[in-house]
Amino acid sequence: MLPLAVTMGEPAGIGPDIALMAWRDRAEHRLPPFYVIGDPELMEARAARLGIGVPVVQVLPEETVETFAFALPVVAVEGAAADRPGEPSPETAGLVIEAIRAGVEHIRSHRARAIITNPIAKSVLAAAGFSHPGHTEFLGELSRPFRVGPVRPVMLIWSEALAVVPVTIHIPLAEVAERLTRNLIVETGAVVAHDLRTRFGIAAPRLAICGLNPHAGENGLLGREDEEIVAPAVAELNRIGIAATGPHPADTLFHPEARKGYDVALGMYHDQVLVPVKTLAFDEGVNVTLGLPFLRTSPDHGTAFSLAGTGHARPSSLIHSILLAGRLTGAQAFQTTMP
Ligand SMILES: NC(=O)C1=CN([C@@H]2O[C@H](COP(=O)(O)OP(=O)(O)OC[C@H]3O[C@@H](n4cnc5c(N)ncnc54)[C@H](O)[C@@H]3O)[C@@H](O)[C@H]2O)C=CC1
Ligand SMILES: NCC(=O)COP(=O)(O)O
Repeated sequence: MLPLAVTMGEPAGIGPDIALMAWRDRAEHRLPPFYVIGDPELMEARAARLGIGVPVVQVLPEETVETFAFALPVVAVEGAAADRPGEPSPETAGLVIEAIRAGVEHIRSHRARAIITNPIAKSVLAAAGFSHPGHTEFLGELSRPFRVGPVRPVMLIWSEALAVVPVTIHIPLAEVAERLTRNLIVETGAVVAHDLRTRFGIAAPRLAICGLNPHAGENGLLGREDEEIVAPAVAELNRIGIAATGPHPADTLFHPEARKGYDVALGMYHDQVLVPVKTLAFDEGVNVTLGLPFLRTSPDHGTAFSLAGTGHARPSSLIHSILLAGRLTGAQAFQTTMP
């Protein structure tokens, strides 16, 4: 049985805490076997700080499944981090990045079935010279060794209540209008429709496309992008056989009645769609990167520095990320007689 690879994430954040808690709660949630990639000493120190009785064992990737029964398996990568919750440092950037790289390599070499990433602090990595604004973009680059041709990584935040995709992702709001194009919307919509069919088993996915402007532009009175960019993109998506509607005014797309009309809402910028999904499903939301030759999931939240090492972080979104990665890759729940 191939395990799931979970990266440790930002060492000063809650990633180590929630990974330990997820292992502690593995039987209750029937989690498939997983292991952490990161610094075993940091994981051990955080477990001791939290006092939650989670044994940590450093292992090789081949030894993770058998270890999962009695301890949290941790595969080491180059680099180390002191246990300083809430005090991030660019000095640990190499370790954080290496863990992501190793997780993808473990999938490529058939040692892991999918990668689940714990949160990184984007500005801390940027201060160390990391050129990607987030995992989503970095994972696109890490897809190259899979030799699958061009990759367009797309961010999906998935929950039972609502699934959303931001068409532009990690860019300043001031740049959204100039970087929004008909092709970007069409290519994103095509990746979404393809992966909802192939990964999520939704035979004919229904896409609702938000307008960019208030009232979707109000016939040009409140901005021209909806008529000139979004509406032609919706027409093109329909022409290529994808059930897309819009541009919809975003302010009325997320109430319960409206949500029955689509499988996923595409927003034109990050907060347009992440605000509603995190409001409705903060503890259940899972970030899934579509368009990759492998599966990546992640909690929908960030590093929550003020909670790191306190025991107050909730592992719920990580647990949903592990369960969804397992479900989408056909993993079996771990069979255990342990409490
Ligand atoms: N996938 C990733 O790597 C992500 C990374 N981030 C990074 O996280 C850092 C902090 O971002 P923020 O905007 O402050 O968002 P955040 O999600 O870390 O925190 C927002 C609020 O939610 C609370 N919170 C978050 N996760 C929680 C949990 N598991 N249990 C209980 N409460 C929780 C925090 O205490 C805070 O009040 C930034 O550097 C950002 O780049 C943010 C989102 C995703
Ligand atoms: N707000 C979600 C987010 O920024 C996650 O980014 P990524 O690291 O998954 O690309």
